[in-house]
Order: sequence, then structure tokens, then C-alpha cells
Amino acid sequence: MAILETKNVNYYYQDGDQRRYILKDTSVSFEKGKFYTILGQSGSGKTTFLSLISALDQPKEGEILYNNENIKQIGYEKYRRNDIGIIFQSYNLVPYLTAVENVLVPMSITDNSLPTDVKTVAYNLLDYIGLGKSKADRLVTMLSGGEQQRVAIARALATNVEIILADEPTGNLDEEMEQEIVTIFKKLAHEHDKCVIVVTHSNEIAQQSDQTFYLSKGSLVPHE
Ligand SMILES: Nc1ncnc2c1ncn2[C@@H]1O[C@H](COP(=O)(O)OP(=O)(O)OP(=O)(O)O)[C@@H](O)[C@H]1O
Repeated sequence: MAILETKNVNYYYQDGDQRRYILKDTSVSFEKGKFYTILGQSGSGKTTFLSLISALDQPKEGEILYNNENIKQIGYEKYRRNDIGIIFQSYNLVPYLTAVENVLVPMSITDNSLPTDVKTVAYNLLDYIGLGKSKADRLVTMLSGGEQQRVAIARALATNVEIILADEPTGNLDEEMEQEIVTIFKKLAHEHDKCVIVVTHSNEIAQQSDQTFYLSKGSLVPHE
């Protein structure tokens, strides 16, 4: 069963009296336990699509369903707070906080029920993702790019969400680090039953995913 679905989603920018369509009648569905990639040329609308399923922006027409419920009904803010984790190319961590403090931020605002000892959960998550206690207690600006992106992944997982969304998560990383991050995404999907959706330019990453969609001329087409 689909955990996330778009139904006849349209998105366009108004250019004078013309509408420039970025997404046209887009209907796709995503399941738990799968690692998806979205490929497409620069400017094709990949980030736009991700911002719609992240509820950072809203479709002009059509619906986005989480567990069969329109995210508009759930409430965009509530959906963002409780149901998804987002990872950005530039990490978007809070620079004056330590790694573990960054992971604690979403835990303090979610409505999801979490264990009482959230700090232990945060340390365990960082450890799972490859950052031990000494790095967890370091200011994030004192960590390497790859380590910062691991913190961002731990932060995305901290509220126990089922959907992980990432926009060019390895865009700032070297190949070795990229592979390590991709391995984490695969594990999250296959061992922890998450739905992982990654926007990327990389065919190498796409080849490692369970399903690739190619975005072109407003359509998201499954890629064999
Ligand atoms: N505020 C805006 N007003 C008008 N056009 C916009 C606006 N924001 C984005 N666009 C256009 O929408 C199109 C899709 O942008 P988007 O960032 O989603 O593409 P992308 O596939 O993620 O590109 P890239 O791979 O380069 O990041 C682009 O042509 C962009 O110029």
C-alpha cells in the first residue's frame, strides 16, 4: 500500500499572462521499505516536486495523500512536524549547536510519542549513523561535510518518521562519502522499512535505488 501519493498534481509559475507548467497532472505513489530516486535535467522541477511532497509549498491543483489522507487536511505544518524528515544538500544544521543538540531540535517540537530519555535516543541514532559520542558532542561546524550530512540524517530520523526526503544529499560530498550515505539510505529502506525519496543528478545513485522516476516536461515517468 502506498504511504505517499500525488494525485493529478499541477504546479506552474505565472509568467505574465502565461502559465509555465513545472508539473502536469502528476500522479505517482511511493511505498514503505523502498528507496526511490528522482532524476531529471537541471531546471526540470525536481526540487519543486520535493518541496510539494515536503509541504514546503502547495500544488496549484491536485492532492498529496499521506496514508490516504490529504496533507492539506492533516495540516501542512503538522505533516512536516510529525510525518517526514528532510535532508538538504547544504545540511541546514544549526551552526551554534552540537551534533546531538541538532538531533534534539525536532524531537522537542514533534507530537509523536518518543521515549522519555530523548538524549539517549539522539546519541544512539548518531552512533548508528556512524558518529560516536565525542563527535556527537562537537559543534557541527567542527565536523566534516560527510559527518554533517550524517547529523542531518540522524535529525531527519529523530522523530520516528516513515518518510525520508532528500534533495541532492551528496551534492557537496566526494564519491566515497557519497557511497556511504547511499548505503545508509538503502539500510533505512530495506532494514527499517522507511520510504526514502532522493532527488539526484547521479545515475550511479539512481542505479542503486529500487525505483527511479525521470522528471521531464512536467511528467514523472518510471524509469526501468
Ligand atoms: N519563484 C520562481 N518563479 C519562476 N520560476 C521559478 C521559480 N522558482 C523556480 N522556478 C523555475 O522552475 C523550474 C524548476 O525548478 P527546480 O528548482 O524545481 O528544478 P530542478 O530540477 O530541481 O533543478 P536543479 O537540478 O538545477 O536543482 C526552473 O526552470 C526554475 O527556474
